[in-house]
Amino acid sequence: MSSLLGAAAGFRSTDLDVRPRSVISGRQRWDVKLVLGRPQAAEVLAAVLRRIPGITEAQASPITGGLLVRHDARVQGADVGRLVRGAVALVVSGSAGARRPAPAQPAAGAAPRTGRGVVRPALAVGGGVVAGLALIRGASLGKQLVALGGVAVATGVVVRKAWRRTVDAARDLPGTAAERHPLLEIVGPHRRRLCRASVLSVACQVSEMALGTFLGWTALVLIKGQAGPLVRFGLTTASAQLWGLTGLVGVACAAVAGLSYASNLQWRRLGQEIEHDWRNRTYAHVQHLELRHLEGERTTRIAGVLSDDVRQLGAFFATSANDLLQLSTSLALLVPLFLWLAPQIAWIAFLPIPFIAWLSFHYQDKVTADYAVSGEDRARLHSQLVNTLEAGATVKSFSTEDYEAERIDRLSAEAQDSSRRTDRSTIRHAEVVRLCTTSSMAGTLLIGGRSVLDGSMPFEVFSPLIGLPQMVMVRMNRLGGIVDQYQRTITAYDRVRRLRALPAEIDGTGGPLDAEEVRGEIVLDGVTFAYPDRPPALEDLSLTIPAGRVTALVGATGSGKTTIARLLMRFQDADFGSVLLDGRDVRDLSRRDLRQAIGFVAQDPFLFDGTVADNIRYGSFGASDEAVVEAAMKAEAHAFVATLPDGYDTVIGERGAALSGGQRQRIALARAILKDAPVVILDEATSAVDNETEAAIQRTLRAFAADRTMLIIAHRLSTVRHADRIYVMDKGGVVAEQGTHDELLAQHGLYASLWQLQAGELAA
Ligand SMILES: Nc1ncnc2c1ncn2[C@@H]1O[C@H](COP(=O)(O)OP(=O)(O)OP(=O)(O)O)[C@@H](O)[C@H]1O
Repeated sequence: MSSLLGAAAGFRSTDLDVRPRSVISGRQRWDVKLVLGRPQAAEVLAAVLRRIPGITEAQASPITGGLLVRHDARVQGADVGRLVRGAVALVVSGSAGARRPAPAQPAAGAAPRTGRGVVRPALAVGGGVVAGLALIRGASLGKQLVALGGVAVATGVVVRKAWRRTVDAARDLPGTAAERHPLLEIVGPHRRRLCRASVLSVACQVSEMALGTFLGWTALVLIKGQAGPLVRFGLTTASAQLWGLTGLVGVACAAVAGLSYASNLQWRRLGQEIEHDWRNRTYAHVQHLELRHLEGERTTRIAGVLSDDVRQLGAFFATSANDLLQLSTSLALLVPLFLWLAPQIAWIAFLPIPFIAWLSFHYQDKVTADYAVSGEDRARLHSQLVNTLEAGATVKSFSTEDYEAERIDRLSAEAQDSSRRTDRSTIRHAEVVRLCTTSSMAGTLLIGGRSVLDGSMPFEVFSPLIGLPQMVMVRMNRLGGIVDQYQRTITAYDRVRRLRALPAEIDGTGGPLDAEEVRGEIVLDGVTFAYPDRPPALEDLSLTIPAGRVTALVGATGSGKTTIARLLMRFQDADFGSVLLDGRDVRDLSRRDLRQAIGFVAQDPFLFDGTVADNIRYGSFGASDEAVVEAAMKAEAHAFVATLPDGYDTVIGERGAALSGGQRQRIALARAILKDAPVVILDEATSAVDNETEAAIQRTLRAFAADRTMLIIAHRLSTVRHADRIYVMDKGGVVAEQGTHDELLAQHGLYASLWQLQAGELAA
């Protein structure tokens, strides 16, 4: 570290700016100016933070200036800001190594990647071109060729430096292959289509330039009576030349149209394939994330990455990559053409290129943070919109429609403000590019015109060259848009990679678990567990849930009942102690096998937007219609389903919005019954149904539970009175009492007083 943290230099006071972006339990995001565009500072800051006990993860992005910090219970959420500010101050105060190394002085410990590595090849290429031409064209053109060589070298340096910077920044992203540019990472396995599309684009561009040349010759025939170059092809008269040119123009037009159609099709397909591929792979990863990460991210944020960001990856290749390639091709053709035909004006024609390239990459640096902020603002707005729409009834019941409208208005104004900032920079950049290209065109006309007038360049050479650079310069005008899209793509890529860097669930290595052979004995042995940044939900808890019996967990709210179910299903793992199923630690089992062996009805069951039958069949997709109906009968759902307009084919809307709470619970119960697992956990599964229906469910469940282990979590004691064993949980995740219903009543303790309270309420 000391090699990285050297003497202080090069930071501004604004680099100490640190602002919270989102704060949730155990995970915080911050905007840190210091790291923006400085991969090494990002690296050092993350390393400093990771050394702090209690900080479990720290990642800083030089692309967006974002810092992600995860921490455990040893660090209080309120302290993270202080720690981040301290770490930033530390990096700023002792940080030569945290700066990007200057090209000529690479920092200690950093690879010398920008200095000689960039200048050398650029100089070699530029110098080679100049020397070659000086030899061919003679020494009289020395000055112009040196100028052009300078333009080529400057362009090479700027482009290469920007390319390296993006690679360096991307290298900090977890899971990114070293030394590969993000664009190559994005293309992934679709290189063949990229090549195909590129070849077609290049061919199209060549045809377009040929078309431009033919049109220039046509003008020459009309002005001067003939075009010299055509005489060599045997077309000696003006009329023959016109006919010949008409044919050539026709062929070139057809080629441009056909090739443009084919190349656009290929680019669009490439874009779609990239989008499809990245969405599928990212979504599959999200599905396998540890639940704590899934719960730790805002759903709308993940949805945003999977829809908008992934679409951006494809969109860049569908349009902007094509534009970029066409621009490069026209330059690659025009530069030698100019050098050969009119080297005296080549340097002025191409003078704006390094400047535009520098301007574009400078602009890219400037707007990176603005893009990240505006993306974040839009995500917040989207999240609030979705939340408010979902909370329609709550909003109306509190008459807070105006309050919500104001909230959206405020967030929308913030999003508008940040978009306005990026728009201003984008438009300014595009206009400066236009100014440069127009000036260069004027310069080409003036200097070229003077050469024609003083006889140093023939008019027939100059004439076609007037139009060709214009074609390039028109494309150069699009460079602003391309850089804008490129920037959006890199920012989107950064977000996608960060999502994909979250760890997936890891399976135990203790071999498979056959659901058929599970007896269902569950033992918690000295289990302690705390959610991040919270006091322990369970503390040194030991209890046994015997196989083939009905066991109940009752007691104080927040006493850890649901947490026990979550540990058993490995949504979380115990911090200390172990959870055993048939004597095997659940951490050693395959999560899939374990969860296959457990039927679970959550406190707030989720129903999908589909039919009743689809929802009952969820997870047991091969079940017959008869089995679905039978499960619904056991869950006392059949009677109400039969009254729905389309019975089991009735669509129940998002989250089952078209059903009552009790009906939703019974569908979820039917789903768990259909799964027919050897262990069943019902977490407040019947809390929303009336007493009479619940009694009926209890009767059928008794038969269903005969050959399996059932764990019932409930507040309503009538739900559990027939259980073989009841554990009464108290605050802090400890067992206060245990026994059967009668034994617990006889103890005259917590359970007995709860029973009296509830029985009294029932009687009243
Ligand atoms: N995802 C979570 N993140 C942080 N803390 C949590 C989370 N889920 C639960 N907790 C906390 O853990 C403790 C135990 O919660 P748990 O849901 O297990 O209690 P419970 O006994 O099932 O409560 P209830 O009877 O109200 O359903 C509570 O203090 C709760 O606030």
